[in-house]
Amino acid sequence: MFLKTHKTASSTVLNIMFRFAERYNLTVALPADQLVHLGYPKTFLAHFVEEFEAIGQNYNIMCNHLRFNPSEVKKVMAANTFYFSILRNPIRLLESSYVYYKDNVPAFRISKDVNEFLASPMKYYHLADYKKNMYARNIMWFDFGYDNNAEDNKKYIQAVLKEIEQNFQLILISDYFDESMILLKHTLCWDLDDVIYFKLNSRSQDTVQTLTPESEERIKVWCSLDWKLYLHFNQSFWRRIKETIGLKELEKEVNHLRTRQKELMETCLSDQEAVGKDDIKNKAFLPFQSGDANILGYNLKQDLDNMTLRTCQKMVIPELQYTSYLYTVQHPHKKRKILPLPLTSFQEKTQLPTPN
Ligand SMILES: Nc1ncnc2c1ncn2[C@@H]1O[C@H](COP(=O)(O)OS(=O)(=O)O)[C@@H](OP(=O)(O)O)[C@H]1O
Repeated sequence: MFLKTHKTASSTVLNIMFRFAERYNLTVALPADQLVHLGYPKTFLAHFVEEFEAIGQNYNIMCNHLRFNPSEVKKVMAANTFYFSILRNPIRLLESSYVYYKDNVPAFRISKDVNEFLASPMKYYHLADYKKNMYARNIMWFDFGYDNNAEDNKKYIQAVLKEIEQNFQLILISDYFDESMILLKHTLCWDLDDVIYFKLNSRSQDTVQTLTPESEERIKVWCSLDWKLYLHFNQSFWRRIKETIGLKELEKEVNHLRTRQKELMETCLSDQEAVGKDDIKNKAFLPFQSGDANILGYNLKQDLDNMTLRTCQKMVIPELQYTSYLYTVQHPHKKRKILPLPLTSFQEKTQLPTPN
């Protein structure tokens, strides 16, 4: 079970998990009916999962966005399930969140830019809007199921950190994504090819806002719950690496991963890198766009043989399209998901086999 936190490189991890599920014929607990997330931002309930009543605890993977709720998650996932998640430095995360949720989040809407917002967040952040404002403050704390407006109290924070450690076997750090993938691979006894990825859901550089040094400091206070969460698990991440893989072996494996990734990018991509939304030729691969962000995607080479094409398509399919595709594969008799995207049928546009 992967807890997909927001703006933490979690779409790249979801893509890894979905490809793993397909490779080994595993069953994924997918959002029910027309949902694209598992009920988020509502606290997770088992019936948010498609066919939970029939499939019960027999899912192998669950990794779409949800707000963690251990007792309900345990109804869906078997007792021996491996739980992991990913955190990101709250400074980088808040800037990313500001740009992406600029139009959706009341606290972000009226400020000119992220620095103006951070100069006096309480001017824009009203507790009455708490249901829509979670992206503006301690979003990771919220995703783990806790109160993102709670007081910063040492005892309370210690208790939450302890509970997260009890519920999750591994917490990755997106600021060290490749190192995280190697740690994941070791922990789960996976192959290197299982963790090869193309970076998904990234932004064009011109939609990244520059934080002033004052803003960076203010984020540590404004999002102090997330800041402490991050510091704690960043420390345990590196401790774990030193105690298991060792830094030398880690460096070697990270280099292998990067070499393999580069080879695959040369095989698959016509531009060798991610491109802006207007330059994505096949709109089936257009990622969901939001706020002021220009979310990048990929163009595949034209002359790929069928097998290579399939492999490359799966590397670049954005989250919503992949969720919808897997849903149709796993639940062929259900109505297909209608996505909030400018395309008709993902299967038609990509020539992926239409599942029976
Ligand atoms: N491999 C890798 N390494 C480092 N960073 C990565 C990686 N993959 C995605 N990203 C960055 O993660 C941000 C998107 O996060 P999510 O996919 O979790 O966003 S979402 O909540 O699902 O919308 C987004 O951050 P910003 O570009 O700052 O917005 C991505 O660039």
